[in-house]
Amino acid sequence: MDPLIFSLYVGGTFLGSSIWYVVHRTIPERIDFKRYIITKPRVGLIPIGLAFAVTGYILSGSIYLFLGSVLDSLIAAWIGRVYLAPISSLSWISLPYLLSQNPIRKGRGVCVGNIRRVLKRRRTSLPNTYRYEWIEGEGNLCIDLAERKNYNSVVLGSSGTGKSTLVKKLMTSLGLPFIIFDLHGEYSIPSANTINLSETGVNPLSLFGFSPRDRALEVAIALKSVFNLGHLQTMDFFSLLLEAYQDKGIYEEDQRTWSLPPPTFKDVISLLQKKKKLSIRSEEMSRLEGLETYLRFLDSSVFMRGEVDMDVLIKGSVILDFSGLPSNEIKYIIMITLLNGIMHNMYKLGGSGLRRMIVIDEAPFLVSREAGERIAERFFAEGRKFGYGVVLVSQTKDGIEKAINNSDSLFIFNMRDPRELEYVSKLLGGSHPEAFKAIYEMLMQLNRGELITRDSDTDELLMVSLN
Ligand SMILES: Nc1ncnc2c1ncn2[C@@H]1O[C@H](COP(=O)(O)OP(=O)(O)OP(=O)(O)O)[C@@H](O)[C@H]1O
Repeated sequence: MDPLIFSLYVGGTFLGSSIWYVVHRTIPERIDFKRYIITKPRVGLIPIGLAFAVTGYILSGSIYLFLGSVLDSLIAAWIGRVYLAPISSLSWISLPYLLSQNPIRKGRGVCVGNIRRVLKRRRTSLPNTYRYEWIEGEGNLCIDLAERKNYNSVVLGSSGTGKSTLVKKLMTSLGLPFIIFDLHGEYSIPSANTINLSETGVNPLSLFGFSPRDRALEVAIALKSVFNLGHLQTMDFFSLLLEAYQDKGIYEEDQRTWSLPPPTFKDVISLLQKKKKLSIRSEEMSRLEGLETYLRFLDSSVFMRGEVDMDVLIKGSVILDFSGLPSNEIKYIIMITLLNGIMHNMYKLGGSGLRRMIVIDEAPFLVSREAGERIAERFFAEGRKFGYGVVLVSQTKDGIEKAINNSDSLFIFNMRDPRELEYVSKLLGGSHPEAFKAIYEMLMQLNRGELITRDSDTDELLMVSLN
């Protein structure tokens, strides 16, 4: 190689790197070539860059400078910013600068917001020290749930920060049927069918295709969760429910009987009263009376007002409005019942590929108690196999830490509680104190409709504003 050209190359690269360092006071940690693979080039920019390259060649007559300019033009096209195209005339001098730029993302899947900032790790001039800074970002945040390791997501943020807005955007754009468990009646999506659960009942003792033993156990655990029962009372409920199924001719061993009409809580109370009449020991009597108190509490007319049409629930897009139900205990039992019905259908239909979304708003209400935790864990663990994606929405991490660790997508809105801020900053920033600080500060500054999430392609943290 011509020594003059070689020194131009070395000098140019040095000059370009120095300009970068003077501007940013840090050194880019590495050139991430993966981002060029995941980014679509803006082909229209190539001729503009090449025009500058040719002009440079005509003026300098150097093929090496020309090659540097061609390389610059291609990189500028991949970065996708028009104002970078003329820079290619600087050939090798501008190469380090161009390599340090963030390409505009290709955006696969459903685009829900604009990328405002990207968290970058930079090496400082001191050995083994890094600085984290939020640099300007460009492009759309697009989510391709189908491509992810699992289809589970968690949306966290204080009240009124934009969580349900994101969920609505996702649900309406994914083009998949969805079920939203809406505790406060906040969701309204024109394309979805809203079921007001205070008008349409559900029988918690429906089998949904499960065996009477499985259902009796699930319901007993739900009652345990709701009323904080001890083991003994839970087992008593289990036996009583099993007996109530048998009273209706539904037997564990005979699967044909599983489709018979199930008992209701009223039937269980009648059974209990019969048992009370037969009981001779006062200890047994007081145990049965204890159970009766709970059953009477649950013997709400809500459970009697017909049945949610499982077909509608399974096939279409549905918002389940829990806001009109009289107590949290009844809400909880209906929630568990419907989730069991959905789960049964999931097992029955099988299948693969993302085909249905379930959104649980105010997720700690469900998962902070045993019955809800069990069913949420099953959906989280097995959902992908059956094409079900679960979105948990919460104002707090409390009670859903396990789900956060097991979900592939996290969307974090502004959080006010320092404890929450600390948890999330540690979760996203790892052990590096500088990363922790950068994330903590950004989380506090987020406005309504702004969130932080991890780019599934580059693993970078992005600050995004919903569009
Ligand atoms: N990007 C945005 N720009 C402007 N306003 C927004 C944006 N995103 C959401 N909002 C508005 O902020 C308000 C609260 O949003 P949203 O209901 O989504 O919050 P939330 O986190 O779900 O609240 P909560 O926890 O109380 O249910 C709504 O009125 C919504 O229209």
